Amino acid sequence: MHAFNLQPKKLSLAERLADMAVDALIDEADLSPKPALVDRRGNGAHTDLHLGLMHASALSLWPAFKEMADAALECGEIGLPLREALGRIGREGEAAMLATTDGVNTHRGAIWALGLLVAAAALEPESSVASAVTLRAARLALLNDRYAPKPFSHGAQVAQRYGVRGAREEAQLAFPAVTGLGLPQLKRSRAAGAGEQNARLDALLAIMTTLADTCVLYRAGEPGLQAMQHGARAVLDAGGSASLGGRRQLHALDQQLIAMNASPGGAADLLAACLFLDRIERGDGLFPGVC
Ligand SMILES: CC(C)(COP(=O)(O)OP(=O)(O)OC[C@H]1O[C@@H](n2cnc3c(N)ncnc32)[C@H](O[C@H]2O[C@H](COP(=O)(O)OP(=O)(O)OP(=O)(O)O)[C@@H](O)[C@H]2O)[C@@H]1O)[C@@H](O)C(=O)NCCC(=O)NCCS
Ligand SMILES: Nc1ncnc2[nH]cnc12
Repeated sequence: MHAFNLQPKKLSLAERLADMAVDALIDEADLSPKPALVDRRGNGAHTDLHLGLMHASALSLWPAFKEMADAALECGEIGLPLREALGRIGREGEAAMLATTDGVNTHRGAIWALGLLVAAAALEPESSVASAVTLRAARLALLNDRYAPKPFSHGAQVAQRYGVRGAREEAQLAFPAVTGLGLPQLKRSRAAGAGEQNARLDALLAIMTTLADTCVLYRAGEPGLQAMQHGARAVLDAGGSASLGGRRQLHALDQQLIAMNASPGGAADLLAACLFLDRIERGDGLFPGVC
């Protein structure tokens, strides 16, 4: 007889997916040096955020992600019942996040993106190629949740003012910034020999080259968005974050965005989505040990 049971606990699929979503959020937060975002070095352009808060926020979302995956498994198909269950769980997740952070918005966009992707992955775990998962997520995002409050959010305000796509449309289009830019760049940089942290930084920068990040637009208008997109392009054109030239450009971009108060929080969320999809696609633990 043993004092402790040393057998690893068998995790359900929903628990594995929730683990992977939280891991992706923590990996995103820890990745350094990210331009004007919270990372291991500091708070970037933020006065109300820090790394500990990002970690606490990520961990507070585990029950919501698990519940979203369970809802997908229970419903078994894309339709209004699942969409509305996800909306309810997402709003509860936001409430848990705000209770943890004392009212600071750390991961609103990430709950939306990762919530849809977790549910989409749970619906068909054997179909885990990123393009298939994002397409299922898009079909969910296109359904109209009758209980969603009418948005007067920062994102809705700037999307209307500047005529850009926000977080909702990014999901409805099957996450083009992730599948068309972030993930391919992640793979290219790895293949070119960049270390994992630099490959992830390059993926973030690739997302930043074209994203209409509504956080940046709200905080710094069109000049902020242009600085973000052009600066990210300049880092990649100089050889990416693994090169000396790229690092110099990255440092300049960090300084410039901080001076403009232009935090690319939407791009950070989409990097987390990219890391989640990368893990799913590589089959990192979606099936082993699942009961
Ligand atoms: C559909 C929703 C995502 C709501 O979207 P909407 O655009 O109406 O609302 P926002 O409140 O602005 O939230 C969108 C967040 O998405 C991120 N984001 C921004 N641009 C994009 C983009 N182009 N593509 C994808 N994602 C994008 C961004 O989130 C990050 O930034 C936040 C921090 O920003 P910060 O400036 O510090 O904070 P603010 O609160 O804006 O201002 P201050 O603090 O300065 O005062 C941080 O959250 C990051 O995550 C945008 O903030 C969706 O939320 C929704 O409908 N939810 C309802 C529930 C639901 O249906 N859930 C479904 C579950 S799957
Ligand atoms: N690392 C980060 N810094 C600031 N805002 C964020 N939103 C999501 N991740 C973020």
